[in-house]
Amino acid sequence: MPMGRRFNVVIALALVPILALCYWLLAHAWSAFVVADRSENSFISLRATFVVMEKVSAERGPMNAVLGEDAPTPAPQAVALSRARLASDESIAELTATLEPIECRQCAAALTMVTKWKAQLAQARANVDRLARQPRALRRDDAVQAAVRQMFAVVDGIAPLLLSESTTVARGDPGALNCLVMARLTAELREQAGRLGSHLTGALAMRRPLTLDEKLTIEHTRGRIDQLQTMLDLRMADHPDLATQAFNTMHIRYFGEGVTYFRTIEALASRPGGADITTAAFAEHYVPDMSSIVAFRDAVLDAAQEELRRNRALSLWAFAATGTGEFALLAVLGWIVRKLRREVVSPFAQATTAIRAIASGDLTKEVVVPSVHGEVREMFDAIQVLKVTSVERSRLEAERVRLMQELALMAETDSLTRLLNRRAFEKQARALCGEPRTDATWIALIMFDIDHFKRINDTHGHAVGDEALRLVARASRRHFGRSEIVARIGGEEFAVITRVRTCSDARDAAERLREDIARIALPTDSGTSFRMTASFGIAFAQPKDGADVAQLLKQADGMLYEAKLAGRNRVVAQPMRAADALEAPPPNA
Ligand SMILES: Nc1nc2c(ncn2[C@@H]2O[C@H](COP(=O)(O)OP(=O)(O)OP(=O)(O)O)[C@@H](O)[C@H]2O)c(=O)[nH]1
Repeated sequence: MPMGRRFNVVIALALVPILALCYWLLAHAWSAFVVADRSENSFISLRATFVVMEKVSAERGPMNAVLGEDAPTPAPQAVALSRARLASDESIAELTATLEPIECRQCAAALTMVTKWKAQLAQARANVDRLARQPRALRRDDAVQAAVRQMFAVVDGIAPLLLSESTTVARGDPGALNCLVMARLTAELREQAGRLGSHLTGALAMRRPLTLDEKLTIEHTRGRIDQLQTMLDLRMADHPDLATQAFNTMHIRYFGEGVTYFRTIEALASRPGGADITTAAFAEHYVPDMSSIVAFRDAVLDAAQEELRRNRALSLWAFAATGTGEFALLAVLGWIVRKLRREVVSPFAQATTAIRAIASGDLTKEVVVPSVHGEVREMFDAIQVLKVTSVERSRLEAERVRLMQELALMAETDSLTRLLNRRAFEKQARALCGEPRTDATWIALIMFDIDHFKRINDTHGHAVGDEALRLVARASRRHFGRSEIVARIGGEEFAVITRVRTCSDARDAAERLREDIARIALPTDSGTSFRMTASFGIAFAQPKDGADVAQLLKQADGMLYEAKLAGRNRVVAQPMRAADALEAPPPNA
C-alpha cells in the first residue's frame, strides 16, 4: 500500500476513538446542562409549592378567628379569611401556571395532585363556612375540630409533591440539596407552628379549658417542633454562612417570643374557665412571629436558587468550553495532520520515488524539492547530491567501459592497418578451429607477404611502405568477409584463416587477392606510382582431426617460403592426400 494511503488509514483509525470521545464528552456536557436547566425550571414549581403550603397553612389563622366568633361573622374576621383564601387560591393558580407548560410525567402527576388539593380545600372551606353560619353555642366541639383537621389534611397532601420536586431539583444540582432539605424542614416547621396555634382554636373558640386530648396533641406537635429545631440547628452548624441573619431572627421571633406567647395562652387555657382571649386576638399576636420562619425559608430558597443559577451557568460554560476545546483540538489535529502530510509523508514518498529511480539507474528524472525545511530538506539535498554523484559515477562507468573496449581493441588491433594483430589472430583462429561445424570440410590458413618490401622502404621511404601495408590490408578486407579472420601477423606479413568447402576455394580466393594486390598502384612522393606483388602460402587442416593453429601457421609459413623460393608473386598451397580432399589436393605452384 502506498505510504500516503497508509497514512490516511492510520489517521482514520486514530480519529475514530478521538471523535467518539469528543462526541461523548460533548453529549455529557450537554446533558449536564439540560439537567441543570431543567433543575432550575423545576425549582420555580418547587418554590410555588412552598408558597402554596404556606398560604394554605396561613389560611387557618383567619379560619380559627372566624370559628372563634359568633354568627354572623364580624366583618373584619370575614374580610381577613376572604383575603387569606384569595392568597391561597392565587398561589395554587401560580403553581398550576408553572406546571402546565412543562410536558413531563412528573408535572402531569403534580397537576393531578393540585386538582385533588383544590377539591379537598373547597370541601374544608365549605365545612368552615357552614360552622361559621351556626350560632357559636350550637357549634359542636368535634365539628370544629374536624374542620381544623380537614385543613391540616390539605397541607399534608402538599408534602409529597414538595418531596418529589426537591428530589428532581437536587438531582440536577446536588450542591443545592442542603438548602432544599432546610427549606422543607422550615416549611414543616411553619406548618407545625401553625398547627400548634390551631390546637388552641377549640378551647379559645368555645371559651373552655383544654381537654386532655388537646393537651396531648399540643405536646406531640411541640415535640415535632423541637425535633425540627434540632435538625435545623445541626444543619446550620455545618453551614454557618447560610442565611445566618434570617436564622437568628427566626430563633428570636418564633422560638423565643412566639413559643413563649403560646405557652402563656396555653397555661391560661388550661385553667378551669379557659382563657379569656379570642382566637382572633391570639392569631393577631402569634401569627406575625411565624412570619420569621417563612422569611428564613425564603432566604434558604434564595440561596438554593442562586446555587442552581450558578450551576446552570457553570454547566453552560462547561458545555461551551468543551465544544470550543474540542473544536480547537480537532483544528490543531487537522493542522498537524496536514503539516505532517505536506512536510513529511508526501516528501518522504517523493524521496522514495526519487531514490528508487536513482537506484534503478534512471537518472533522467528531475528531483523535485518540495518547500520543506530542516531534516526533510537535508534529505532532499542529500538525494540531489546522490543523484549528482550517481550521474557522475554513471558517466565514469561509461567512460571506463569505453576505455576498456578501446584498450581491448588496441590490444587486439594493429594500429597501422586496423587489422587484428598476431595475438588476436591466434586467439580467434583457435576459437574458429574449435567450433563444431558440419557444413565446411576444411580450415584453410592463408599467409602472405609483400615481395621485396625492404626495397620499397629503401627506395620510396618508410611512409610509402606504410601506405603499401594499408592498401594491402584494405584489399584483404575487401576479399574476405566477416566469417574470415584477417590479420597482420608480422612486419609485412598477413594471414587469413577461414573455413572452405574445398581446398581450391581457398586457393582461388588467394589467387584473386594476389591479382588484386598486383593491380594496386602505389603513389610515390615524386608523383609517380609503382606496383607491388605478394606471395601466398596456404595450409589446410580438417576440424575433425583437431586443427592446431601453431601447426597451421608453421605449415603456411613453409608454403609461403616455397612461394618466395619459386620466384614470388604466386600462391603455394599445402599438398593434400587425395583421400583427404573432396577433390584433388591443391597442386604445388
Ligand atoms: N614501412 C614499413 N616497413 C616495415 C614495417 N615492418 C617491417 N618493415 C620492413 O619490412 C622489411 C622486410 O624485409 P625482409 O624481411 O627482408 O623481406 P623482403 O624485403 O620483403 O623480402 P622478401 O620477403 O624476401 O620478398 C624490413 O626492411 C622492415 O624494416 C612497417 O611497419 N613499415
